Amino acid sequence: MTPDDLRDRLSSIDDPDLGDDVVSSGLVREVTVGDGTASINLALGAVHSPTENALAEEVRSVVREAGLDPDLSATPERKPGAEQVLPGVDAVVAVASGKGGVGKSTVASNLAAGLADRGASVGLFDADVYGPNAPQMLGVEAAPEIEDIDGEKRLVPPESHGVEVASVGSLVGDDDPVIWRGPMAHSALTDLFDDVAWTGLDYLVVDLPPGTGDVQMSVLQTLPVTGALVVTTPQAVATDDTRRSMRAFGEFDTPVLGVVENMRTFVCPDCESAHDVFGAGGGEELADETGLPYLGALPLDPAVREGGDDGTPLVLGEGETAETFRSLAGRVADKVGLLRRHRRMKNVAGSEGVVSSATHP
Ligand SMILES: Nc1ncnc2c1ncn2[C@@H]1O[C@H](COP(=O)(O)OP(=O)(O)OP(=O)(O)O)[C@@H](O)[C@H]1O
Repeated sequence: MTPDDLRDRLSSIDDPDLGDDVVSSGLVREVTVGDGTASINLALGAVHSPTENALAEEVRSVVREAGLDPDLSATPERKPGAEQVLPGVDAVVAVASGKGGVGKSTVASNLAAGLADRGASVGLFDADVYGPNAPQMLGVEAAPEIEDIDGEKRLVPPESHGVEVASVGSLVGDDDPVIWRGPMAHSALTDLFDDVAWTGLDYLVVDLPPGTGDVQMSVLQTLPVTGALVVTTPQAVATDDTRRSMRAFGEFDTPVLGVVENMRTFVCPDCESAHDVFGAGGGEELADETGLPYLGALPLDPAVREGGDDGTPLVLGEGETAETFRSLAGRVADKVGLLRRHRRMKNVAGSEGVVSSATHP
């Protein structure tokens, strides 16, 4: 069995999202065969993405059918220059909203804990200068330790539920709101990003402040944001603001991974009847209208608020709502992976002069 024979066999596997097989789309990078083992490097984009795990499993079974032992490795197609800005951080997911109070920090903390629960190394940076409460939602009370690392003073973030957590709140205190304006905000945030010593992360979740102010712009300018997750509640006042804030992502070429509709349905615990307190479907319509993926609806459930107040995100708990948060974490990982596989496909097509037919994830 030569590497080319194996590539032929692997081309029977279709990427479920890109509309092409894994060889033509460039997902299969190097293939070497020796001593009964096939070593294959794949351009998989996201650790613990259910779709990519399934793809890797298909590759393994084709290799086994060919009478070889599979040895897979993965190198994602990253944004150019990303490694220089945040070394050791693989993907940055910014959680945004057009309006305050729609549950952005709740989604960010559950997403971070949910990804960690899937086995990923995860950090959460709370950049919400107006209400840095994501650490509390993750049960973090300790401030970061200052340690001397390679001759530099660095901030070592505390960990909770498997998530390393750093926050503008604990780092600068709440006594100087002026720095969060204009160029000051930019330099303060840039310094903070440089100072935090993450231990090597698969995902860094960034909780942005609501709206489109200086801090959001700085994050998009400074960090290699892989994609943004947009949280909205269903009613028109929220979706209108969300639509406006999405334009900002376009200006910084930041892909939007998808729209999440929070606080959609409340199921009465006494009579089990369902109520759409803030309306229904606004997030779905917004996604339809903008052509972005709709990542689903999260119910209005007191257990979500209790989890946030107790510092144990509901995603780690039991029940239907917890399951919805868990599958959201999987879908976000899937979107990160798809974005990178798509980038790989475009690069492969570009270098070979082939026109790609893939769509935005
Ligand atoms: N699906 C939900 N069901 C019940 N309560 C929720 C839900 N989502 C969020 N909450 C609660 O609503 C409140 C506001 O949520 P959160 O702080 O996450 O919003 P935010 O959009 O981050 O607000 P901010 O404007 O401070 O950035 C919190 O008390 C939270 O526990």
